[in-house]
Amino acid sequence: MSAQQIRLEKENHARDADFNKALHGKTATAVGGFSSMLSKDKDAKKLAVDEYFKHFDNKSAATETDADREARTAEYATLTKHYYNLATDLYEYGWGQSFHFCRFSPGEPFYQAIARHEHFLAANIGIKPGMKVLDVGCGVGGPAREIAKFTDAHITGLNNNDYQIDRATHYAVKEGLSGQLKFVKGDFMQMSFPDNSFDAVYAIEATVHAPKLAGVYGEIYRVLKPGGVFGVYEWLMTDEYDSKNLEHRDIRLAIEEGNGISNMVTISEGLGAMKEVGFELLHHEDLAARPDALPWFWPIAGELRYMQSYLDFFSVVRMTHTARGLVHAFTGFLELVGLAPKGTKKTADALAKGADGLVAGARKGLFTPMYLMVGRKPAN
Ligand SMILES: CC(C)=CCC[C@@H](C)[C@H]1CC[C@H]2C3=C(CC[C@]12C)[C@@]1(C)CC[C@H](O)C[C@@H]1CC3
Repeated sequence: MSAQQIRLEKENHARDADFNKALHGKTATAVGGFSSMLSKDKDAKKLAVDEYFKHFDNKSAATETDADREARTAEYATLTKHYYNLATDLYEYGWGQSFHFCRFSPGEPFYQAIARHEHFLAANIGIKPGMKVLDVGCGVGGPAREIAKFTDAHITGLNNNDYQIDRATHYAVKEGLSGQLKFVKGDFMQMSFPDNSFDAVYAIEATVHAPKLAGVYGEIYRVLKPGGVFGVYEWLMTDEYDSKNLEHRDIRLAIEEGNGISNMVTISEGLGAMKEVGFELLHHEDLAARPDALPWFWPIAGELRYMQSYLDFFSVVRMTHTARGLVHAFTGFLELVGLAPKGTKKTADALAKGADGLVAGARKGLFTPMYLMVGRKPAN
């Protein structure tokens, strides 16, 4: 399938806005996190849960067919939209407002390391004051706010989830950054921006949600000005991944299910997609392969040996298997007594399974969440 042959999902912004209002109500401007999670509309939440998990329930790597994978990729936008309808509050509660991993230096505070990863990408693509920059798949705008402050550029965040757009807009107003930031709803496979409209484009662990990387990279190429640079931290299976190996496929499927991904591909395919759409590759590197003292996945591994200070105790403990069992039981109890909408436990379980897949993939050298690719659109 070439970039031109990708089937796009038909967009319906009015329908999405109505659903967003029904599911999230006024929680978009609330403090967020755990309490927001409990105040969703129960029927709308059930619909989101059913729509998301229909692609994964009763499926396994051993029995998965090409048709299952094609059904997922055909509904890539709905799948990712509902994943984030379910996971956004948990992410904010358990991780913060920058939905990505990063490298860590010994003793470095968590949020400092997250910001450093964002600055590193901004520096690699040469973002300068006043530039018009696009953030593809901007989440709730954590990276866009940090990069706007770091570079003085104007950033447009593109996102297909209305709740995340609302939260990103809310935070930008709160931080007095509305003049520098704008958030636009849309599918990154069919962007509404005219050709040649941005000086630079970046994507942080977001384009993995595409059904085909050449599709989203092709759109990025189109909206980038000639001579402009695109930088991405991509989630990819390494070239050690063997699709004939059941354990490898198990790991990939666990990552996909736990993270709203329809079809994750390998490093070679990622590089191929950049070249296919016309980018001149300036740099590419697996940052996870650098000899860091601490692995990128330590906050989700649940191992006390990775604690940097006593302040990390609760973050580490909550990812242990015992704590996950408690979360499972607690969310189940909240659902039973009607304090949490149905699907809260299922979502927490899927995230935990996804986290296990990420750690297993990393330990076996099969997966990276930070494959850095920097490409230039040739000047005319
Ligand atoms: C989905 C993509 C492409 C990117 C998101 C990367 C990370 C921000 C997430 C991947 C796994 C997530 C988990 C959590 C937060 C966000 C992630 C690290 C939790 C720690 C949130 C709190 C839950 O109780 C456990 C979650 C485990 C997975």
